[in-house]
Amino acid sequence: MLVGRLVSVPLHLRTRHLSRILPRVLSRRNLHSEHLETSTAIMSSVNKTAHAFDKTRLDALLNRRFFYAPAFEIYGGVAGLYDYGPPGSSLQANILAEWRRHFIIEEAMLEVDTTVMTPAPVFETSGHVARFADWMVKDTINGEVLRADHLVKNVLEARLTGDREARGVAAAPVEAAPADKKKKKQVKSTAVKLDDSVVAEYESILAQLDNYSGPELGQLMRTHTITNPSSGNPVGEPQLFNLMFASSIGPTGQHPGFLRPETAQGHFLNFARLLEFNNGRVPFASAQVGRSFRNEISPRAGLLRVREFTMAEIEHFVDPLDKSHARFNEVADIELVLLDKYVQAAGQSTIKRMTVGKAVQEGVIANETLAYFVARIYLFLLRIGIDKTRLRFRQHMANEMAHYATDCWDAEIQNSVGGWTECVGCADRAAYDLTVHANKTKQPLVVRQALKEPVVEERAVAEFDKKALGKTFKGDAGAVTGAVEALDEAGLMRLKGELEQGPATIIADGKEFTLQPSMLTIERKTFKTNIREFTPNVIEPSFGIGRILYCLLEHSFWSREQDVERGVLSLPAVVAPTKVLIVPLSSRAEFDPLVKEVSLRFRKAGVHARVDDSNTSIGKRYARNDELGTPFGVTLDFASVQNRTMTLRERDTMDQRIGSIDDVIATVTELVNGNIEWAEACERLPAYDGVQAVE
Ligand SMILES: Nc1ncnc2c1ncn2[C@@H]1O[C@H](COP(=O)(O)OP(=O)(O)OP(=O)(O)O)[C@@H](O)[C@H]1O
Repeated sequence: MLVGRLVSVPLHLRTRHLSRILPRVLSRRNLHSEHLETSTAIMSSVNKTAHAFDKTRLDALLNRRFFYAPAFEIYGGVAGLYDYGPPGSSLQANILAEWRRHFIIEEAMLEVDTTVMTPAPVFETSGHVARFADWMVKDTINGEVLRADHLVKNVLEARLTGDREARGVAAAPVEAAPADKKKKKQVKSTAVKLDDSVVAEYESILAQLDNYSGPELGQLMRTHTITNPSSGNPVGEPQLFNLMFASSIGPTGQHPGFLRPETAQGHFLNFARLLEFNNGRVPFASAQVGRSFRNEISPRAGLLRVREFTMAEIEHFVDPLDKSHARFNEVADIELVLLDKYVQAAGQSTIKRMTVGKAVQEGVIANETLAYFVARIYLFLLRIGIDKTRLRFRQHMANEMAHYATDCWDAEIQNSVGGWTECVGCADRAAYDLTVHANKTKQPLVVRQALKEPVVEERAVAEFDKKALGKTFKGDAGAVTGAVEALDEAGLMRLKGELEQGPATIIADGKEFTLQPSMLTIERKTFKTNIREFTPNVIEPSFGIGRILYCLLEHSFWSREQDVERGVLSLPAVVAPTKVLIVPLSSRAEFDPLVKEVSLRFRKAGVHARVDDSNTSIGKRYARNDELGTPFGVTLDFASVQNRTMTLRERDTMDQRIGSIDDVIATVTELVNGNIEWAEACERLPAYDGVQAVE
């Protein structure tokens, strides 16, 4: 779809709250106090919403504070591989902790931890060996490799930008990450006006880009004269490239394996054990956090497209005849921004705002369970700090979706690198995965449910003359009977009809076999059963943690001042790497016991606190921690030593309060645990005016 180019400024910066506290703060005297930041600084924080998002500044901050950096940098780096430093690792760990709380604990899911290295037959059965691939094209002269759909997207978007420039319509620029700038071959736009019909055609192509096959992408490139932007050379025909990293297990080289490209198969292969663990009942969900690997063709989008990343995946197993959800009413009134398949098919990107309840009622989202998870994903993303106005759910179009899936929605988060980017996929995968693994391994991956009333049913069954089959097919006899038994009712009746006419053929293990009428009989028989046996359907929410983390950093970033570099990451306390900064005003020995005590008490309360006892000014220490997203700071000064009082500073507003050490620790603990908001903290603790009362 047409990628949104609007660069917005964080809207969740508590400006509402700021306007309430500002007059009070500014009316105070004693603003010259050493550890009260200046009124100008406070004023500038009000102006923060006026500053446009500056990606270069954000990247400099992330690099300076070592949130993450290219892996193997001193060896020249490898595209698509990144290492996380201390704040990045903590931020990721906190996002995952909240994910575990929000999903695994609250939904009573069963957590698993399955292996990354996977034997090849698993991915042959799942379809990944044949189909987990992207289309790539090669520059016919210099051999450079490009991902075909990305090439079309970049070139057409650049032409549309050029058209807007020629028409004098401003579009906000989207900048590349500095780390990627030297590698990234940005497609330059030239101000050339296009015909209205061409603009409409480009927009329509972009709106359904995920929908094109390789040959169709090749045709698009020829029709629209798309060449390699960096060289101007023509590109060849799109070729499929499998994204899995191949390996081999053991020293013989005879057991091929792959690094998994998603964690899902590990859940499916353990289904029988998980079902037993859950007392044989569905619905239930398994959940897993782990690394996945994809050999992306040209990863040039920072954390958004990497070759090794952390995923958090849920497989919710549900009765195919009952996809209602027990907690649906809790989310039914949540309003979501939806971009459905009909709108996209029409080449538009008009959004719908709709409650989750209405979306199910009107058939926009296929069923309650899928919609429930879409809503829970939404709540999770808001809770960790994703900007609500830059989050939407896009439905997959029919061709984009795996053939077995019934419905699929992506949580897309807008950012300056990739526009609207899929960060979470949520699909109803029907019974595909369990069925293919059960067929391959002959292990029953089914639910057996006791029925209150026995059910009488008539169905076709095949009975074989095993001796005759063995004589004719020898070692293949098992595969032949298996292939017949795998036929559904209609297939069996068709085979019966064919055998009544003479010999019939059947495909087993990719080979064709001729069945003689004497080898088997197919009859309809009556069965009475007290057990219902079925393969559950799977609803799969699949989260890419790196993409979410990067978007969160963008949505949280702003600058307090234009000229001086004073970046702030307004990360919510729940995910902030450090929750409280402890700032002793002096390095004198008499401060030590108090600093130790406060630090220990925070840590005992489960609040991640760090002491900054460096020699720099208090302003600099706070500025450094604003960049790290630390939401609260407590200052210990001479009055603290005498009176056991402490000041508390809030990062976004720089508002300062004062209270006894006990009260401040208790208040911060509640703030960090999300039990109270800053406004409540302000009711508990009086504003600090720069003079500590000495009793
Ligand atoms: N190369 C990657 N780098 C970082 N995250 C990724 C990558 N590929 C997938 N993800 C994350 O894993 C999630 C689930 O994977 P899924 O297979 O649905 O992605 P996908 O449809 O292949 O993504 P895309 O079309 O962008 O390549 C995605 O929503 C995304 O957050």
